[in-house]
Amino acid sequence: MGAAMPPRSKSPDGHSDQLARTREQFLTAEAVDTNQVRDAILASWWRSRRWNVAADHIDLTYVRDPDLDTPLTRSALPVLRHLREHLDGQPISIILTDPQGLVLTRMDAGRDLDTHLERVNLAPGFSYAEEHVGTNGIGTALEGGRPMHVFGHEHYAENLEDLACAGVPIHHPISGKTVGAVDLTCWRKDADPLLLTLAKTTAGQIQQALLTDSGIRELELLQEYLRTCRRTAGIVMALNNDVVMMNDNARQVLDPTEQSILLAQAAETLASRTPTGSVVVSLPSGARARLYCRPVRGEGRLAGGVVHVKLSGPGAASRPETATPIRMFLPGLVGSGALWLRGCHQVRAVYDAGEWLAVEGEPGVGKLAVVRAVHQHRRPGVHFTVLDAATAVRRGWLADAHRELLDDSRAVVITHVDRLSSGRLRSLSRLLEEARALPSPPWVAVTLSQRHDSGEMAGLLRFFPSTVELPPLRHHVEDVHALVPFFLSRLVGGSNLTCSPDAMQLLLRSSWPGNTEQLFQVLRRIVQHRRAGAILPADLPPECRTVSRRLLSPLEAMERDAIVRSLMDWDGNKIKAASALGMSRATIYRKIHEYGIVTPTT
Ligand SMILES: Nc1ncnc2c1ncn2[C@@H]1O[C@H](COP(=O)(O)OP(=O)(O)OP(=O)(O)O)[C@@H](O)[C@H]1O
Repeated sequence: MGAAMPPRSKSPDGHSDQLARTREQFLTAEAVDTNQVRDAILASWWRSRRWNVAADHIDLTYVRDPDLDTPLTRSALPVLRHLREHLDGQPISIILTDPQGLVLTRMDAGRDLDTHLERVNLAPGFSYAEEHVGTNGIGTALEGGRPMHVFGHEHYAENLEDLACAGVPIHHPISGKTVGAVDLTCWRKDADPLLLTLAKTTAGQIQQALLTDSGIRELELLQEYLRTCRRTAGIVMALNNDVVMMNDNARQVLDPTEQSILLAQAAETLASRTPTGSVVVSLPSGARARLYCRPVRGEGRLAGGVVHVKLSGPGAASRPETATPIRMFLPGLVGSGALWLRGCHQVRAVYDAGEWLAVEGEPGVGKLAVVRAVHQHRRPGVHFTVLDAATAVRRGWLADAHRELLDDSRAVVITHVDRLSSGRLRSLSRLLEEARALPSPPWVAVTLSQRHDSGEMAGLLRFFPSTVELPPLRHHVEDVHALVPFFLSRLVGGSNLTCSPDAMQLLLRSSWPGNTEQLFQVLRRIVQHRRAGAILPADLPPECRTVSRRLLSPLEAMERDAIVRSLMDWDGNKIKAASALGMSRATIYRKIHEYGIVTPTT
């Protein structure tokens, strides 16, 4: 890398004395000259302070052994190894993290830099999330959802002041979700703006590799589907989370309601622990359908399933007692709670009417999932694009939105519109105005978690005649029964992993402030250490042992986790757990109550 950048007024190079003084003033709660520090960094300092991050030392707890057998690592590692070769021994560390900032891998960058990075725990198994380390290239990029370089004294923790890092979030090319981050770290003296460009290019290459890998799995599904169509004259369908295929027979023989019932049942069966064999479903017409579901694997993982259906007449005498109740009607979604189904029906009705739609609900409730499922169900062959407004600060976002809304796509979902600045909201409204006036306008939906009352937001929502509200998971918590096997299948494919009744009880009693996404993330963490057999209560993370309805601050969450761990270590004995934590008996009782902790013996 080339020479350090010359200092400017809002110093981006992080080594000016002025910036060091500004940082110190901030840490001692003195007034800060905002001209001396970039806005994004100042905002991150404020967040770091709210997280109560220590500025004078870094002492992270080891989180866990990173799982290097994930779609992200499989796609990213070859790209990173290639970059390593390309850098030809330069002291630049290449780091890959998961979406929470947990370092998955760090490639050698020379002894001095490696030793320093070990000292500051920038190593596999430690989390560089902003909430743990404060302002840094990884955590701050993930927090802001956009590329970020952090130089020298811009770091919140002083042990990082000799470093410069450029972090870029990696988004999944199909779902748009953040799946991790790539970070390039070097000595501050070697810092160069090109570091960020290089990190962005690398993230782009990883996204491309992810796309190719997902494409291979979908190809396996298509080939198996075509093979089954050739072998059978009957009804054949194939599906996974993103794709639904149906042969002519299915379209002609089944009406749309029956198609959706069978697809829903097929998705549920494939998600269950016994996806092979047959299942019988009673259709509203009185006919019975026997589904033969076969999972399809691609690249060693579940790519979806192919289903062959046989119908029998309504008069058939022996209606099997094992007929499975129908619990969902949209492909790729499970759940039968009344509030949840009502939301799904409403989304489908608005979609069928061709009206543009706003979907509102707490983070992680499944807003995007429902819109995607309805679209795939109704117009499976039609292109579906997701634009994440949380990344709208990046350059080129509006150009992408322009292209998708006005040139390319037939169905566009813009997620997290509540995160748009007033200016971006106005620009988007202008684009929607244009899109709506097209001779054949796209179908557009937006999702939001919090409606703020700004004029700009009202201006945007004018384009969406209906808003459907999806319920938080705690309001249809019974659906955890169906979600757990569904997610486990998504996570571990064909291996035989179930949830024990005791663990299920705890999952049902949790309050899930992060909703369905939180449940998914909890299971994702569990399958990293348990891939077969039954999930037991002891496998569940502390957050599942609380029935508190309140969102805890990070500090409170840490305290809660420590108490749960201690209680587990002492078999639920509160007195021993309290003494191990140096807490009084009264305090532990109060905290157990306050945090709604479900003790291991209950
Ligand atoms: N009923 C369901 N059945 C199966 N999967 C679901 C269901 N609801 C949500 N999911 C899954 O849960 C995760 C979160 O859903 P999604 O991303 O749609 O939530 P969201 O409300 O759009 O979140 P956010 O606003 O935070 O982006 C996804 O992996 C999604 O596939």
